[in-house]
Amino acid sequence: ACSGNTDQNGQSSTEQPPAENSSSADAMNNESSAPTDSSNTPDNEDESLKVLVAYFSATGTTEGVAKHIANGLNAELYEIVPEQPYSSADLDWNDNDSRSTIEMNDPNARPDISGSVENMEQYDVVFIGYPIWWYDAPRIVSTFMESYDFSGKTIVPFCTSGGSGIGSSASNLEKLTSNAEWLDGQRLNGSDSQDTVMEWVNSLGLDK
Ligand SMILES: Cc1cc2nc3c(=O)[nH]c(=O)nc-3n(C[C@H](O)[C@H](O)[C@H](O)COP(=O)(O)O)c2cc1C
Repeated sequence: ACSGNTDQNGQSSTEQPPAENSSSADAMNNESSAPTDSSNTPDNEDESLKVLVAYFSATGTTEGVAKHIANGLNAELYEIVPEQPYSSADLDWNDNDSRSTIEMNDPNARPDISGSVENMEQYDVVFIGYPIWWYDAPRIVSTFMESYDFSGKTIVPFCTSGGSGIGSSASNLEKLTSNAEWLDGQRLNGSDSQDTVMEWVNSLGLDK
Protein backbone atom coordinates (compact mmCIF):
# COMPACT_ATOMS: atom_id res chain seq x y z
CA ALA A 1 0.00 0.00 0.00
CA CYS A 2 3.01 2.24 0.28
CA SER A 3 4.16 3.99 -2.78
CA GLY A 4 7.43 5.63 -3.43
CA ASN A 5 10.76 5.14 -5.03
CA THR A 6 12.05 2.43 -2.82
CA ASP A 7 15.53 1.13 -3.39
CA GLN A 8 16.16 -1.59 -0.86
CA ASN A 9 19.79 -1.89 -1.78
CA GLY A 10 20.74 1.74 -1.71
CA GLN A 11 22.45 1.53 1.64
CA SER A 12 25.69 3.24 0.74
CA SER A 13 26.30 6.00 3.20
CA THR A 14 27.76 8.18 0.50
CA GLU A 15 24.48 8.18 -1.38
CA GLN A 16 21.79 10.63 -0.51
CA PRO A 17 18.42 9.14 0.31
CA PRO A 18 15.78 9.91 -2.27
CA ALA A 19 13.45 12.80 -1.82
CA GLU A 20 10.06 13.27 -3.39
CA ASN A 21 10.14 15.28 -6.62
CA SER A 22 13.48 16.76 -5.78
CA SER A 23 17.06 15.87 -5.17
CA SER A 24 17.64 18.71 -2.78
CA ALA A 25 18.23 18.06 0.88
CA ASP A 26 15.36 20.40 1.68
CA ALA A 27 12.84 18.03 0.20
CA MET A 28 13.55 15.50 2.90
CA ASN A 29 12.26 17.86 5.50
CA ASN A 30 9.39 19.28 3.53
CA GLU A 31 6.79 17.56 5.67
CA SER A 32 8.01 18.76 8.99
CA SER A 33 4.95 20.85 9.78
CA ALA A 34 1.82 18.83 10.26
CA PRO A 35 -1.37 20.86 10.06
CA THR A 36 -3.82 20.63 12.89
CA ASP A 37 -7.25 19.25 12.26
CA SER A 38 -10.13 19.93 14.59
CA SER A 39 -12.15 16.84 13.70
CA ASN A 40 -11.69 14.36 16.46
CA THR A 41 -14.28 11.65 16.19
CA PRO A 42 -13.54 8.50 18.12
CA ASP A 43 -13.85 5.61 15.70
CA ASN A 44 -13.11 2.86 18.14
CA GLU A 45 -16.53 1.64 19.20
CA ASP A 46 -15.13 -1.41 20.91
CA GLU A 47 -14.29 -0.25 24.42
CA SER A 48 -12.53 -3.50 25.18
CA LEU A 49 -9.88 -3.02 22.51
CA LYS A 50 -6.91 -1.24 24.05
CA VAL A 51 -4.70 0.55 21.55
CA LEU A 52 -1.26 2.06 22.00
CA VAL A 53 0.25 4.40 19.42
CA ALA A 54 4.02 4.31 19.91
CA TYR A 55 6.26 6.42 17.75
CA PHE A 56 9.74 7.75 17.26
CA SER A 57 10.04 11.14 15.60
CA ALA A 58 13.28 13.07 15.28
CA THR A 59 11.80 16.20 13.70
CA GLY A 60 8.07 16.03 14.46
CA THR A 61 6.59 14.69 11.22
CA THR A 62 5.80 11.19 12.42
CA GLU A 63 4.59 12.65 15.69
CA GLY A 64 1.83 14.57 13.88
CA VAL A 65 0.56 11.40 12.22
CA ALA A 66 0.79 9.45 15.49
CA LYS A 67 -1.36 12.07 17.20
CA HIS A 68 -4.01 11.82 14.48
CA ILE A 69 -4.22 8.07 15.06
CA ALA A 70 -4.28 8.36 18.85
CA ASN A 71 -6.92 11.10 18.76
CA GLY A 72 -9.03 9.22 16.25
CA LEU A 73 -8.98 5.99 18.24
CA ASN A 74 -8.94 7.46 21.75
CA ALA A 75 -5.72 5.52 22.15
CA GLU A 76 -2.74 6.02 24.39
CA LEU A 77 0.21 7.84 22.84
CA TYR A 78 3.80 6.90 23.67
CA GLU A 79 6.86 8.69 22.34
CA ILE A 80 10.06 6.70 22.04
CA VAL A 81 12.50 9.22 23.52
CA PRO A 82 16.20 8.61 22.94
CA GLU A 83 18.36 8.58 26.06
CA GLN A 84 20.70 10.76 24.02
CA PRO A 85 18.69 13.20 21.88
CA TYR A 86 19.53 13.46 18.18
CA SER A 87 21.11 16.78 17.28
CA SER A 88 20.85 18.12 13.75
CA ALA A 89 24.48 17.09 13.23
CA ASP A 90 23.47 13.57 14.31
CA LEU A 91 20.78 13.57 11.62
CA ASP A 92 23.08 14.67 8.77
CA TRP A 93 22.72 11.95 6.16
CA ASN A 94 25.41 13.56 4.04
CA ASP A 95 27.99 12.95 6.74
CA ASN A 96 29.46 9.45 6.71
CA ASP A 97 30.48 9.91 10.32
CA SER A 98 27.23 11.29 11.69
CA ARG A 99 25.52 9.35 14.44
CA SER A 100 22.54 8.39 12.24
CA THR A 101 24.81 7.20 9.42
CA ILE A 102 26.89 5.13 11.80
CA GLU A 103 23.80 3.61 13.43
CA MET A 104 22.14 2.81 10.12
CA ASN A 105 25.31 1.18 8.81
CA ASP A 106 25.16 -1.19 11.80
CA PRO A 107 22.04 -3.38 11.88
CA ASN A 108 22.92 -4.33 15.45
CA ALA A 109 23.05 -0.77 16.79
CA ARG A 110 20.52 -0.37 19.63
CA PRO A 111 20.41 3.24 20.87
CA ASP A 112 19.06 3.47 24.42
CA ILE A 113 15.52 4.64 25.11
CA SER A 114 14.66 6.92 28.02
CA GLY A 115 11.63 5.63 29.94
CA SER A 116 9.27 2.82 29.05
CA VAL A 117 5.66 1.89 28.33
CA GLU A 118 3.71 1.19 31.49
CA ASN A 119 1.82 -2.09 31.48
CA MET A 120 2.41 -3.06 27.87
CA GLU A 121 0.46 -6.24 28.61
CA GLN A 122 -2.84 -4.31 28.66
CA TYR A 123 -2.70 -3.45 24.95
CA ASP A 124 -4.31 -5.51 22.19
CA VAL A 125 -3.08 -3.36 19.32
CA VAL A 126 0.20 -1.45 19.06
CA PHE A 127 0.79 1.03 16.26
CA ILE A 128 4.48 1.70 15.73
CA GLY A 129 5.46 4.79 13.79
CA TYR A 130 8.85 6.03 12.64
CA PRO A 131 10.64 8.08 9.96
CA ILE A 132 12.39 6.17 7.20
CA TRP A 133 16.15 6.45 7.61
CA TRP A 134 18.16 4.99 4.78
CA TYR A 135 15.17 2.94 3.60
CA ASP A 136 14.79 1.36 7.02
CA ALA A 137 13.45 2.08 10.50
CA PRO A 138 15.81 3.96 12.82
CA ARG A 139 17.68 1.51 15.04
CA ILE A 140 16.05 2.94 18.16
CA VAL A 141 12.80 1.40 16.91
CA SER A 142 14.60 -1.96 16.99
CA THR A 143 15.51 -1.21 20.60
CA PHE A 144 11.80 -0.64 21.27
CA MET A 145 10.64 -3.84 19.56
CA GLU A 146 13.15 -5.89 21.54
CA SER A 147 12.15 -4.30 24.86
CA TYR A 148 8.68 -5.84 25.19
CA ASP A 149 6.76 -9.05 24.76
CA PHE A 150 4.33 -8.48 21.89
CA SER A 151 2.95 -12.00 21.75
CA GLY A 152 -0.78 -12.11 21.13
CA LYS A 153 -0.85 -8.47 20.03
CA THR A 154 -1.63 -6.95 16.65
CA ILE A 155 1.11 -4.61 15.46
CA VAL A 156 0.47 -1.91 12.86
CA PRO A 157 3.59 -0.24 11.42
CA PHE A 158 3.46 3.19 9.80
CA CYS A 159 6.08 5.63 8.61
CA THR A 160 6.74 9.03 7.14
CA SER A 161 9.56 9.74 4.72
CA GLY A 162 10.87 12.15 2.15
CA GLY A 163 9.47 9.90 -0.55
CA SER A 164 10.67 6.35 0.06
CA GLY A 165 8.06 3.70 0.68
CA ILE A 166 7.93 1.70 3.89
CA GLY A 167 9.90 -0.96 2.00
CA SER A 168 11.23 -3.79 4.13
CA SER A 169 11.47 -1.63 7.26
CA ALA A 170 8.41 -3.25 8.84
CA SER A 171 9.37 -6.82 7.97
CA ASN A 172 12.81 -6.14 9.43
CA LEU A 173 11.15 -5.07 12.67
CA GLU A 174 8.81 -8.04 12.60
CA LYS A 175 11.83 -10.34 12.76
CA LEU A 176 12.65 -8.86 16.18
CA THR A 177 9.32 -9.99 17.68
CA SER A 178 7.59 -13.31 18.07
CA ASN A 179 3.97 -14.45 18.14
CA ALA A 180 2.59 -11.06 17.17
CA GLU A 181 0.28 -10.44 14.23
CA TRP A 182 1.81 -7.78 11.99
CA LEU A 183 -0.55 -5.96 9.65
CA ASP A 184 0.71 -4.39 6.42
CA GLY A 185 2.58 -1.17 7.00
CA GLN A 186 1.59 2.19 5.64
CA ARG A 187 3.51 5.29 4.61
CA LEU A 188 1.68 8.49 5.50
CA ASN A 189 2.38 12.13 4.78
CA GLY A 190 3.03 14.60 7.53
CA SER A 191 0.51 16.84 5.78
CA ASP A 192 -2.28 14.23 5.83
CA SER A 193 -5.38 15.40 7.68
CA GLN A 194 -6.78 13.44 10.59
CA ASP A 195 -9.62 12.29 8.29
CA THR A 196 -7.16 10.96 5.72
CA VAL A 197 -5.16 9.14 8.37
CA MET A 198 -8.33 7.71 9.93
CA GLU A 199 -9.55 6.47 6.55
CA TRP A 200 -6.56 4.16 6.54
CA VAL A 201 -6.94 3.24 10.22
CA ASN A 202 -10.63 2.41 9.77
CA SER A 203 -9.84 0.24 6.75
CA LEU A 204 -7.81 -2.05 9.01
CA GLY A 205 -10.95 -3.49 10.60
CA LEU A 206 -9.35 -3.55 14.03
CA ASP A 207 -12.66 -3.65 15.90
CA LYS A 208 -13.88 -6.72 14.04
C1 LIG B 1 19.31 10.22 8.76
C2 LIG B 1 18.11 10.35 7.86
C3 LIG B 1 17.94 9.47 6.81
C4 LIG B 1 16.82 9.57 5.98
N1 LIG B 1 16.66 8.64 4.98
C5 LIG B 1 15.57 8.73 4.17
C6 LIG B 1 15.35 7.77 3.14
O1 LIG B 1 16.09 6.81 2.95
N2 LIG B 1 14.27 7.95 2.33
C7 LIG B 1 13.40 9.00 2.50
O2 LIG B 1 12.44 9.10 1.76
N3 LIG B 1 13.58 9.91 3.48
C8 LIG B 1 14.63 9.78 4.33
N4 LIG B 1 14.78 10.69 5.35
C9 LIG B 1 13.73 11.73 5.56
C10 LIG B 1 12.76 11.36 6.68
O3 LIG B 1 12.25 10.04 6.51
C11 LIG B 1 11.55 12.30 6.70
O4 LIG B 1 11.97 13.63 6.77
C12 LIG B 1 10.63 11.96 7.86
O5 LIG B 1 9.29 12.38 7.59
C13 LIG B 1 11.08 12.59 9.18
O6 LIG B 1 10.20 12.18 10.21
P1 LIG B 1 10.31 12.78 11.68
O7 LIG B 1 10.11 14.28 11.57
O8 LIG B 1 9.19 12.12 12.42
O9 LIG B 1 11.65 12.45 12.24
C14 LIG B 1 15.88 10.60 6.19
C15 LIG B 1 16.07 11.50 7.25
C16 LIG B 1 17.16 11.38 8.08
C17 LIG B 1 17.33 12.35 9.22
